[in-house]
Amino acid sequence: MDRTFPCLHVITGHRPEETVRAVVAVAARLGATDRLAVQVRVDDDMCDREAFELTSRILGRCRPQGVLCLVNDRLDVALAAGADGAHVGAEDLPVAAARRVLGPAAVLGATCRTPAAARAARDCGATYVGVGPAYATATKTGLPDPIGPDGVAAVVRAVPDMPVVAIGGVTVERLPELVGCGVAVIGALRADPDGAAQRFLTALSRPLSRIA
Ligand SMILES: Cc1ncc(COP(=O)(O)OP(=O)(O)O)c(N)n1
Ligand SMILES: Cc1ncsc1CCOP(=O)(O)O
Ligand SMILES: [Mg+2]
Repeated sequence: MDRTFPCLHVITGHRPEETVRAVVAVAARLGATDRLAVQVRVDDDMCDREAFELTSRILGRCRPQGVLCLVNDRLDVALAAGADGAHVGAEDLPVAAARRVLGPAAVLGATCRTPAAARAARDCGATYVGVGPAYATATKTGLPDPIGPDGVAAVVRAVPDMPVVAIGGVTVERLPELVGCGVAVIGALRADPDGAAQRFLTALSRPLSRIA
């Protein structure tokens, strides 16, 4: 990948299209589109057609502005819509298999909690790792205990050549504790996507590769 890796990953949740429209517009206004990635997290009850059409519309907002667009879990949808890549976790295709499906050029994220898991994901072809939950979160149930900023830092140290993205309960106020990594957020944008995106992008004012 020959672009600087984004440090703010906005994952879709509540009102996905309104949120994406707002955050892409904010990033464009701030001249920060290279700092933003959008990850489409399709609801489990959405059928394939709906997932494809939602992803295609979101990609249509991202691509003209040069905002990276990834799809959570659904490699088929990512490929069909022509997204930039996908993110996989423990219940999804293994990283090496996902890399085979997506091909060598796609961006591939993998969820990890430990330094060893991050090194393994890197060795299997992941582009970046999503690490967490960093803090407690109400957005997803059944998660293990939060690893905290120290747990995130341990992963950052383990894979110095790879972007790390902290996820789970991340807020603008917590950014100073999360050193050397980008962040992925769902809930922090829910109430005020425009204002929150502005605060995150301003705080994360350098691309990830230059923070790390
Ligand atoms: C950047 C980033 N990190 C972690 C996750 C979580 O993915 P996963 O563990 O597969 O859980 P679900 O989101 O699929 O419920 C992510 N999506 N993005
Ligand atoms: C999908 C996922 N995986 C680990 S934490 C999380 C949810 C993150 O959402 P929020 O930013 O609202 O805590
Ligand atoms: Mg998943």
